[in-house]
Amino acid sequence: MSKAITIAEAQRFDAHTINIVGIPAMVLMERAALATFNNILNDDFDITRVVVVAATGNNGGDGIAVARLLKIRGIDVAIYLLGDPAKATSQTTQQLKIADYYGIPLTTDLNDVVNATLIIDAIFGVGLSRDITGKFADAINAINAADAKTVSIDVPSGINADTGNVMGVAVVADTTVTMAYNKIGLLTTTGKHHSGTVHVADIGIYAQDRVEHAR
Ligand SMILES: NC(=O)C1=CN([C@@H]2O[C@H](COP(=O)(O)OP(=O)(O)OC[C@H]3O[C@@H](n4cnc5c(N)ncnc54)[C@H](O)[C@@H]3O)[C@@H](O)[C@H]2O)[C@H](O)CC1
Ligand SMILES: [K+]
Repeated sequence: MSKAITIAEAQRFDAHTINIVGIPAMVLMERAALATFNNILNDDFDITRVVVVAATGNNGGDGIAVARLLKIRGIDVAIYLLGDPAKATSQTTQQLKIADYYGIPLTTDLNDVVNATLIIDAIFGVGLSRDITGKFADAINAINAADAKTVSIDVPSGINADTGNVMGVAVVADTTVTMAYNKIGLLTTTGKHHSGTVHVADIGIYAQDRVEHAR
């Protein structure tokens, strides 16, 4: 079985890759998006109408970048944005700007989520820190009520990636594309139920430096 890591490890390995190795955070986000995009295209999903449900953390940024990759392929895609864009992380702010350049529509209508043929869940990843309420909970309930298949990015939103517990409400995904390593919470009974098929994507973040291989 492949290695699984905690939230703290995921955050530490990310920070090491960015700050010590020197790979820019935006490059990692683009690799996370490309990995998710390739998994979507290689699977058997109906991509007639795709909706990316994104919040303003970096998990949302991954999803907004996936929306752009789909749009460039001519796929009908919209973004349902949760949270205050003025508070988005710098990478997610940049992804929103790029999405705007490509004319990707933003929707505030949950019916668009319910009527999608494929939903990309980019609400929360390893940054989830409290129970989900309000509009975030409404969006997750709409995702779970939709007939569409759902692909979660990194972690099914609402699942605590350490414990596998549902933080109020959580997406039940068909597929989860998780970055760098699996997360320990996705191996619990509840975590497995919510993640569906898990694909681990190599985005250039490693637990140990691979300098010895590079010499
Ligand atoms: N860091 C990297 O280089 C990479 C990260 N990747 C992806 O980014 C996420 C982790 O991003 P982060 O910004 O740390 O956290 P989240 O996007 O998961 O969410 C944080 C955001 O949400 C707020 N929040 C937390 N809980 C709640 C709640 N219950 N209700 C409302 N809001 C909540 C919190 O305050 C923050 O503002 C990781 O999972 C990857 O998907 C890339 O993969 C590339 C590398
Ligand atoms: K997610």
